[in-house]
Formats: sequence, structure tokens, C-alpha cells
Amino acid sequence: MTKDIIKELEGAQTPLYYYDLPLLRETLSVAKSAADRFGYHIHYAIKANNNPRILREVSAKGFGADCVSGLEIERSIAEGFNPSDIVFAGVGKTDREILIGLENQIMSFNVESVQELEVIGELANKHQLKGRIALRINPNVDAKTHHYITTGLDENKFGIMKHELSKCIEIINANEYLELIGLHFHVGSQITDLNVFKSLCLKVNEWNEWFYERGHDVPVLNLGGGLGINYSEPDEEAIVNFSNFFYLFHEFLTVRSHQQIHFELGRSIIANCGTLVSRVLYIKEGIKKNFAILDAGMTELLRPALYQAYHKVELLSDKHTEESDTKEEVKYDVVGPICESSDCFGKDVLLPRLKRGDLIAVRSAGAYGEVMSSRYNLRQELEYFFKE
Ligand SMILES: Cc1ncc(COP(=O)(O)O)c(C=O)c1O
Ligand SMILES: N[C@@H](CCCC[NH3+])C(=O)O
Repeated sequence: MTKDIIKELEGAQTPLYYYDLPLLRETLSVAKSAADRFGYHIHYAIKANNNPRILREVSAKGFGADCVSGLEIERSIAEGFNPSDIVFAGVGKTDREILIGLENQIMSFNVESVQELEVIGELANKHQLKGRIALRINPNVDAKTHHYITTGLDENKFGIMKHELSKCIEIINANEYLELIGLHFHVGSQITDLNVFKSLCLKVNEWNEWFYERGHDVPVLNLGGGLGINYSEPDEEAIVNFSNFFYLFHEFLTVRSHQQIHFELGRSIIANCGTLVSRVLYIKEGIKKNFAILDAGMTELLRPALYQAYHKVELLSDKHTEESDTKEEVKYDVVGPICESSDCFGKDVLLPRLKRGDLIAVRSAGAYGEVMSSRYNLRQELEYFFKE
């Protein structure tokens, strides 16, 4: 963050979400050109951040959208995404949400159970609207990430059970309003070990072959998202290595010439473009610990409390260092104001000696930050700052 922006933030109401739009544009360009090299398609996972200003930037670059609710579909269309580039996943789609997808003729329903497929079939029939289907298969690949954000194991609720796939094919074949367009996979989020994606490719190859042998030469293979970022180095690695990621799929996927490869990327696109900016309310020097109490808490950024996730915490106000004659550093538990002991952004965080009013940045908060915020404790509405 440049000095002039920090100056502007000094006078702003906190807590606020700061979004770096030039970095977002650069990230989108890098991701797109890395994907274009292999003719791959990217759908931005709206669930990571559905702020309308962000969505407009993403849709303007020609990305598709990956949605998990009817309202996400409606918002993405309102913010410029083309319905024919929208995919719709989720284990609990309501009839109303399915109808939104059908009426907008989205690219595909990523179907997660036999019953859901039956309901989509009934509604498609009733309204005489085509429902394009991608069957979400649970490939039983360990994403080696936090167990709360692992989705592709047999014990997870996501995807259709292997023994029910033949039944799905029967349902689709029997309904002229259903069309099988593809297979969908997603094994988890914040995956930093690329070998996980290699294992996924090998499973996808098997399933692609399995369907082909049964007469279904599906045009679309959707590999989901999950590419992780480096939370420790938000400046040094502001943009993840999309080239390596896509190259891996190029190397290990066996694809027939007409098949299109799709991805659903959320975190890797938006995480580093967002920072939660907060102010130190109080410093409490305890017996065993020093606490820096911020005006932001788990209500603004839930990830540390929910997944013990690491986010880099930094002092923003540079006037602090100019004024201070020592470079003394102190360890703080950086906590929020919420009545929960898990309301903590970091323990024993080494920071310059803080004082009331200092601005604090909680980095890499662009993905699953604002969207997971809540009004618990009747918190005030979030504020925003967009770097243009
Ligand atoms: C089905 C599906 N697709 C895409 C994503 C986006 O994942 P990420 O933000 O890790 O790229 C998720 C979230 O994990 C998901 O559940
Ligand atoms: N909300 C999670 C990721 C879940 C992704 C959606 N399946 C996080 O903050 O890391």
C-alpha cells in the first residue's frame, strides 16, 4: 500500500475492506493468458467474493461464473456474466434455484445427487426448458488441506456416489429435456501441493473413459478450483503461479480433441487483492501476554476462528515508525472485540510497539472474507475502499 493510500485510510471509518483493483486486473490477465495457452476456460467462484464491484471487474475480462445459489446466479448475470458461462453447484439446490438456472439457460447444473437430478428433470419437463447436466463425481482424492475445506473424499457430502452413476445416465437418457454435457470434480480448497491435482487428473481420466465406454463422449470436463495461495508472502507472491497449475493438467489429463476443460477458481483470483483494515482500540499488557484489541474481529474475517487460518498481520501507519525513536518489537495476541475466545487473528504476532489508533492490515482477506462476515453482536455494516 502506498503512503498516500495509507494517509487516506487514516481518516476512514474502520473496519473496512480494502480492495486493490489494479492487482485484481493483473491477476485476471495472468490467469487468463495462462489458461488461454491450453484453450482452458475459467469460471470465477462467486462464493469467494461476490462484491458487485469485484464481479464487474471479473466479468469484464471474459471469465465465466461458478455459482452455488440462485441469488449468486442472479447477481452474476446482473454484474455482466453471460448465463451460458455460468455453472451451478451445491448439494442443496432448491426448486426455486433450479428454476432460476433453467430460466436463464445456464451452461450447466453440476448435479450432486440422484434425487437432485430427478427434480431438475421434472422441472425442466414441466417448464419445457433444457437442463444441461454435468455430473459431479466424488473422486476420493485427498486434497491434503484443512479437513473443513476438503470436499473430494468418500466421507464428504459432495458429489454423486459411484454406484449411482449408471442410474443418473438412465434418468438423463429417459428425459428429452436433460442433456449430459460433462463431468465435474472439485476436491477441496487452499491446495498447495500440486501432486493433489495430478492425482485428480488420473481419476478424471478413468471416469472420462468410463463414460466414453458407455457411449457418452461428454464435451466438458470441469476440474473445479482449489488452487491455494501463499498466505505468508502476500507481497512476494501476490499472484500465484497459474502457468504451473494449468501446465500440470495439460501434462496429465487425457483429453479427446473436442473436449473442453473448465476450472472454477476463487481464492487464487481474489484472496491477495483484499485486505481487512482495522484500528487498534486498546493495548492490554497482561501477565503472560500482551493483547492488541482491534475494532475488527471474527465478524469481519472468520477464517482464523473457523479454520485456525493464518493471515499476515501488519502495522500500516507509517507515521508510527517516523514518530517512534526506537524500532522495538513486541509480541501481541491480536484479537477482536467479539465475545468469543476464538476471536483472534494471531497469537504472539511480532509487531512494532502498538498504540491506540494504529492502523492494522490483515492481509490476503479478499477470498472468503467479506462474504463470510456476519452481524453477530450486532456489528456495524462493513466499509469499503477500492484502489482504482
Ligand atoms: C465446487 C467448488 N468449486 C470451486 C470452488 C472454489 O475453490 P477455490 O476458492 O479454492 O478456488 C469451491 C470451493 O472450495 C467449490 O466448492
Ligand atoms: N470458506 C473456505 C473455503 C471453502 C471453499 C468453498 N468450498 C475458506 O475460507 O478457506
